[in-house]
Amino acid sequence: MTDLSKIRNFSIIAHIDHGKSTLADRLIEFCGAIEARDMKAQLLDNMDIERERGITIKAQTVRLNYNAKDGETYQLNLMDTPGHVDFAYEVSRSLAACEGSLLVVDASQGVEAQTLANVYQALDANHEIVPVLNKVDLPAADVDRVKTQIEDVIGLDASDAVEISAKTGLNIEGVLEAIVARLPSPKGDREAPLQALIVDSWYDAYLGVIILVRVFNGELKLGQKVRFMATGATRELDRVGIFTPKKVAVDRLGPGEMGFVTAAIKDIRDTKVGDTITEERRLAEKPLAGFKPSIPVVFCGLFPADAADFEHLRDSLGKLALNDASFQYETESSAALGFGFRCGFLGLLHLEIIQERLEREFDLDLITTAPSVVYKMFMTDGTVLEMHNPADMPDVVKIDHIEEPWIKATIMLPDEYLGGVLALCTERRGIQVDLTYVGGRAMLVYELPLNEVVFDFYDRLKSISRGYASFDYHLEGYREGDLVKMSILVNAEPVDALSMIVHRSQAEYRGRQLCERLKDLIPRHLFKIPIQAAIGAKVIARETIAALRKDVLAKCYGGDISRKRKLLDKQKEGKKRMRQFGEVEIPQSAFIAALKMGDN
Ligand SMILES: Nc1nc2c(ncn2[C@@H]2O[C@H](COP(=O)(O)OP(=O)(O)OP(=O)(O)O)[C@@H](O)[C@H]2O)c(=O)[nH]1
Repeated sequence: MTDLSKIRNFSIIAHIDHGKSTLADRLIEFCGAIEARDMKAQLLDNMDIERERGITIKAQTVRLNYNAKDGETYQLNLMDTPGHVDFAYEVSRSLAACEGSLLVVDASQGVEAQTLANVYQALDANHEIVPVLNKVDLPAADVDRVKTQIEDVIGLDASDAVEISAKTGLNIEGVLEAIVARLPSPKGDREAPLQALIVDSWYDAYLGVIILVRVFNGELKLGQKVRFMATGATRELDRVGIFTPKKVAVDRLGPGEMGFVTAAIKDIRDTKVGDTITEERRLAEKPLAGFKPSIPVVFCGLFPADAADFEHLRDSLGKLALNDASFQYETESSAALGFGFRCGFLGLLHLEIIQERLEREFDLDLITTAPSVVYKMFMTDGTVLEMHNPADMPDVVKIDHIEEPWIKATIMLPDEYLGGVLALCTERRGIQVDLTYVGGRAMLVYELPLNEVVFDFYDRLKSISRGYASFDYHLEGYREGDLVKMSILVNAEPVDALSMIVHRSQAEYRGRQLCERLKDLIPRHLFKIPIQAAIGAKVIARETIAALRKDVLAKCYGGDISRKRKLLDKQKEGKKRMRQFGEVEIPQSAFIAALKMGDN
């Protein structure tokens, strides 16, 4: 049994690419948890896509044993956290399981938007924070400037920041000593009734649902009958273990410790993340303060390109949902695309990752409809509806007003790009809250409607700032907006997959852009095809795809003009008929391409 004073639970927080995973690998290696030859680069990121994209999605934990310079052996529990803004929620739950954080800052880049966002979350969780300056091996590293930045921007004392290179392994021991000396040990009572926090859970084909836990009071033991306080379900624990990072069985987990349990659970929905596990025989009085459930904020339709793949898509979504409780889906049908699913995501990156996994791991060809946020419809009869799909827009005369979600965004960038970024934020209906300069960079705070961000905001921001701007946001709440449904009509038929909710001031611009794109994306037919964007019955933008001309004039080469006219008139009649009966074929790729708005 490890004495509480010899335990340290910590997370590593950082902006993307500042070296969090590399440092985690080094710590694991230094503590000898795994042999160097077993070491795959970036052990903690265990999904292929994560490794390829170099981003961390699922929170993971590792127990390390560290023989400190004071002669004692410490149990260090490292909780990995995802770095991307879409997964801020997963960061907060990882933080709730620890007492301290290592704040990794790239010494050549300095403080970025997500450094700030994560550090504020850690401070909210009452963490003790040790600043770590990474990449000091780089010629561009400027340790003093970044220390000043940490002090000025974040308000943390950086005088004893640990200077390291995770890549070369320089001063990794310095990090471990700082963890032991500067982070607090957990508190807890072994004799008290069991309270263990469910930090995460995922489905494993062999073991069923694996639950990642942090014990606060009491003990988790093999064979123990436990109760999940939120759902009231009871189970017997059939496995208790830790990650080293390999799974290793232990017979119990005491206060302050982290590890995993299994209990023959098939559905991860039965194990609510943030719930408290207690002992059936001796119930805890109350659950631990959990965390708010993650709510999907971006919705879109996913349709199989080949209708015959519908069942396969359903199975695949079911499998993905087993490991990702924040991902939601339900069936949907569209006149243009047939049967598919309406899916909810934490953000755009989450959407992209799911889409990519479906295509890659499940070999599916998909059509994605325009991403949409959740609108609140206040109806004239006093009811409030939540709308996830523009196709469900109620009759406008029954709507009193509509509210849309707003975010507060922090953008950090070198000031030469400020003009362009300010223009982008204004164009997206942004309201400037703050503009300050810190250590040679501008820090912009804006309120923005999420609707304007889900399309291509990141892409635009990146291209305007040549990749130097960093961005982070959180939801602020709902505000009333002058929002309308814009429909797209191709040959007078509404294409529901392309309809979207837009702000009235943006409708014409978006409509025109979409029509122009579709004009290039839909192949010519034998008849003329009008493409229109409309709000209700009012057309706000229009393009026409010219008809393919049969080469009728070739016949009268050199002939007189009246004969030509006659032939052309005849052809026009033929076209009319075709327009009446004909069907326009829209290539699948057009849907996706048309929706990639903005970057012309
Ligand atoms: N030169 C140098 N490069 C480093 C150092 N540490 C990490 N890197 C490199 O920086 C890049 C990003 O490192 P990661 O460890 O993947 O960063 P991360 O913060 O885990 O990124 P996410 O998982 O996406 O949040 C990789 O190419 C690393 O090889 C360092 O000390 N020096």
